[in-house]
Amino acid sequence: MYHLLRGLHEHLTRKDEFSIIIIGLDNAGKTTILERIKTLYTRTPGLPPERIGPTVGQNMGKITLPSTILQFWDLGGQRDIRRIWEKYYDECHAVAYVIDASDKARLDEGWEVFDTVLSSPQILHVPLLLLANKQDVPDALTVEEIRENYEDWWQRRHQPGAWETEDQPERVASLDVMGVSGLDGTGIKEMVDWLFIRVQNATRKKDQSDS
Ligand SMILES: Nc1nc2c(ncn2[C@@H]2O[C@H](COP(=O)(O)OP(=O)(O)OP(=O)(O)O)[C@@H](O)[C@H]2O)c(=O)[nH]1
Ligand SMILES: [Mg+2]
Repeated sequence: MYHLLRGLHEHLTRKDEFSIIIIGLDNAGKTTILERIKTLYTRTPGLPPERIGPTVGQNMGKITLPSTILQFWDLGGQRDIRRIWEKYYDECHAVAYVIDASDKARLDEGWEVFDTVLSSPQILHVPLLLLANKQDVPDALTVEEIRENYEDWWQRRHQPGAWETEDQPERVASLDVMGVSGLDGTGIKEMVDWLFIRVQNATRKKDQSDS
């Protein structure tokens, strides 16, 4: 009887765990976003922005939501560190790609790297969210402007029909873009909600196709 009840209790309180990677160029604001998530969702506040330095390697933060644990992996964005990203692709359930919407000089570089991420086969069917960070900066590009800028870049960069995978055009057209500020917290809850819903939907779809 005890075992039965314990089994039932474990079943009812079981939490699914999902891993989400946060990637993007150096200085995009990934760690600031992660620390803001920690402050909003855990009892231990995240580091204040002035104590955050460039990430050499990775940072991890775990938050508990109803029946779900989200594990965020913030990966360093400096050029030489980017090659570690793909080691996380096989195990991740969602990808958040961060763009510094206030740094117009580095947008093209950000899209180059984003393009490589989009064409990685391991994450082709993984939920992907584009975050236009630093929305607190007065002349930062809005979500709409970021989307247009990416589409312009795409036209300039690619010949018509030169998609690297069949799913790529659909993926770009249906790309979700969200405006956030790791600094003042704007949009961070919406970001977490989006990821929470999308990882669960993706699991359900997978369960259905497995059965
Ligand atoms: N104004 C503003 N500044 C921000 C925001 N997010 C981050 N920053 C600043 O941008 C700089 C880089 O932030 P980080 O969070 O260290 O950037 P990162 O993407 O983790 O960089 P790497 O670890 O090198 O890949 C810091 O000076 C932050 O204070 C934001 O939302 N608004
Ligand atoms: Mg960092």
